[in-house]
This record gives sequence, structure tokens and C-alpha cells, in this order.
Amino acid sequence: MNRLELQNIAVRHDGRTILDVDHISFERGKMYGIVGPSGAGKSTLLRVINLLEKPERGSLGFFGTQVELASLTHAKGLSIQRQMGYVAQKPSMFHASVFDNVALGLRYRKLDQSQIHALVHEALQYVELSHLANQRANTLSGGEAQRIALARTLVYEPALLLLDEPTASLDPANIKIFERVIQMINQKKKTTILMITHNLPQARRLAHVCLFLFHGRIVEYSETETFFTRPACHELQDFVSGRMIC
Ligand SMILES: Nc1ncnc2c1ncn2[C@@H]1O[C@H](COP(=O)(O)OP(=O)(O)OP(=O)(O)O)[C@@H](O)[C@H]1O
Repeated sequence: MNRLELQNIAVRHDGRTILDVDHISFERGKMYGIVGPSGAGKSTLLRVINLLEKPERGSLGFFGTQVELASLTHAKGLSIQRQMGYVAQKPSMFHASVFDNVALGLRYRKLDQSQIHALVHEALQYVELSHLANQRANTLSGGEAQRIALARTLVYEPALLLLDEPTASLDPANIKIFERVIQMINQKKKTTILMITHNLPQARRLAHVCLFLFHGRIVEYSETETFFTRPACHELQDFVSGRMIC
């Protein structure tokens, strides 16, 4: 019940194996760092979990709901997807106010106006951008837009938050706020968080557990301190010490 699990996953494109995962399990309420070289399959892993990419085979256990991914129906997929939030590296805002952008997920879920108002303002407070509620979202700076993208997912309290290099284009001040918010919701709401990052100090700062993807396989998975101080496989030893691997 309290786990997110993937089993027997295979993703192939053009005859090439992109992702090959026998089994992985994520505990509810923990924060996971996902690292690995470019092209290792990190985004594909998150896209499979987010039901944006259908693997050739495999199953997903979503906190008690079990689904065969290859034969997943739209309705069942949607009900699971609505319990997940996804923030990519580059936010895309709708041509509307900041308030309306953040409210969107709540309107889909048919909440009433007073609930929407309260929840949007709470989410804007989390990301310290309440003063921008009426601004057009397409006029935001990159850092502001990324914080609004985070508020837009937090507002409906997802059980799972998927972050794909969310701070890669941000300056240190915005990174600090972004990190503070995800740590706060991880602790306060027990949101499970999976974050891809190329910033190894960031993974070390935030994650309880880290995993290392290499050529589509999870080759290391351990508590963060062990991951960085006593990596078992030589590819991760090279990776964490900054040596080139391919
Ligand atoms: N739809 C597709 N068709 C063909 N190849 C694909 C497709 N999607 C992904 N790939 C390939 O799969 C591999 C893994 O891609 P993915 O985006 O998951 O890597 P990544 O680890 O997230 O990389 P990065 O750190 O550069 O973002 C890459 O070689 C990519 O070119």
C-alpha cells in the first residue's frame, strides 16, 4: 500500500533498449535523487511512471493500485495521473493569469470557487509569489515561472511529485526557494518525491535515497550517504568523482 513499484519494465525504441528495470520500489514519504549520464534513461523512467510513455511490458504499483502498463485504459490511467505532479526543466505557462494557471488542476477536479481560492493562495504562499497572483503568466521571469509550475502541482496535493531537472536553469536564490518548498511538502504532506538532477550536491543535500542509471539500467540504489561515500559499482565511483564515463 505504501509503495510505488515498477516491475519487469522494458522500453525500446528503434530496436534499442532505452530502459530495462527488473524491479524498483519507492517508499511513501521519501525523497529520491535520480542521477546518471546523459541518455541513461532518467527522463524515460519518469515518463513511464507518469504514464506519458507506454513501455513494451511491465507493471506499476501505485500505492496499492496495480496496473499492467501495456494494457492500461485511459480512465484508469487518468485517475492515477491525477495523483501525480510533474515539473519539467522548462515550465510552460497557459496564456492566463498566475492565479488561473495554479487553479487549473483544481478546476479539472471540480472543486468549488471558495476552495480553489484558498488552495491557490496557500500554494502561492509556499513558493513566495502571492504578490504575482494577477500577473499574466507569460510575463514571468524564468525563475518565477518555475516556482509557479511547482505551485500548480502542489495545489492539488499529489501523492507523488516527479521532478525532471527542475532547477537546472535557475539562479541560486530561486534554487534555494525551490529546494525549501519541496523539502517542506515532503516533510509536512509526506509527498513522495522523485527528482532527476545533474547537480550531485543537490541530490546529496535533499534525497534520502539515490539511484544511478546507466545505459537504461538501475545499477546502484542506496541511502544517500552510502551512495556518495561508498559507491559500489565503478561507474558510479567515476561519476561521483567527476571522471568521464560513457
Ligand atoms: N521516442 C524516442 N525515440 C527514440 N529514442 C528515444 C526516444 N525517447 C528517448 N530516446 C532515447 O533514449 C535515451 C534515453 O533518453 P532519456 O531522455 O530518458 O535520457 P536522460 O537520462 O534523461 O538524458 P539527459 O540527462 O540528457 O536528459 C536517449 O538516447 C534518447 O535519445
